[in-house]
Amino acid sequence: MTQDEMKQAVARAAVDYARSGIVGVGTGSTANYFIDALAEVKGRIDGAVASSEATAARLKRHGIQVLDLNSVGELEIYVDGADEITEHLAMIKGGGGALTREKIVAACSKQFICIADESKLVGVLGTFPLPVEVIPMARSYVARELVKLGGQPRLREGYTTDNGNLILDVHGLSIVDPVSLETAINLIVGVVSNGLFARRGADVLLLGTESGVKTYKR
Ligand SMILES: O=C(CO)[C@H](O)[C@H](O)COP(=O)(O)O
Repeated sequence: MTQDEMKQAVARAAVDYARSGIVGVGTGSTANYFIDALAEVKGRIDGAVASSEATAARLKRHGIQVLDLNSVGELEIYVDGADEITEHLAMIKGGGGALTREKIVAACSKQFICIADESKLVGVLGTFPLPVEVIPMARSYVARELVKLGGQPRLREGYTTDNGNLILDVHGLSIVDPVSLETAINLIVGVVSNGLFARRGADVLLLGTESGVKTYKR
């Protein structure tokens, strides 16, 4: 089975969790497969909240109504991919740059359903560079502070987030205590958010493997 086939399999499995109401939808290639699968059952949901402009555009192309997060209450589920995830369901996200909106929609959802192919499952987070969204004028200061935390930040060249900010991708971190690091990075002035989803990790992981979809629960 190819990586794309595994992504499609977990995307289809996640649709079973979207039974009614408004669905929070993530960003990336796996989330895109979820949107395509969700479109087939769009009659049973009331719409979606998108974690990026790209996701909103894809939902709309499929005729799924996109709602403003401020006009809806708590969502039942949020479905999104990950760049790395542990068996404890802590994640690195933000490879697609949408980490802040992803974190906001996830925070507003009762259940975070992570969909990923097996290449994303790791023992320790940090091989994938950790994305940090930064207010532009704080870029150099935040980079210096991230070096003090043991990382090597690199500016994502030519990239601006949907919120008009920059991304520093932090290399060289071996993240043994993701909750503490997530908190420490958030405390740096000028950081909007970082791609560690540890304080609020996933509740369910649907992992695509050669032998089918495996389910992990918190
Ligand atoms: O966090 C993300 C975007 O900001 C994505 O969920 C993450 O990058 C995984 O992407 P893909 O499903 O394409 O592998």
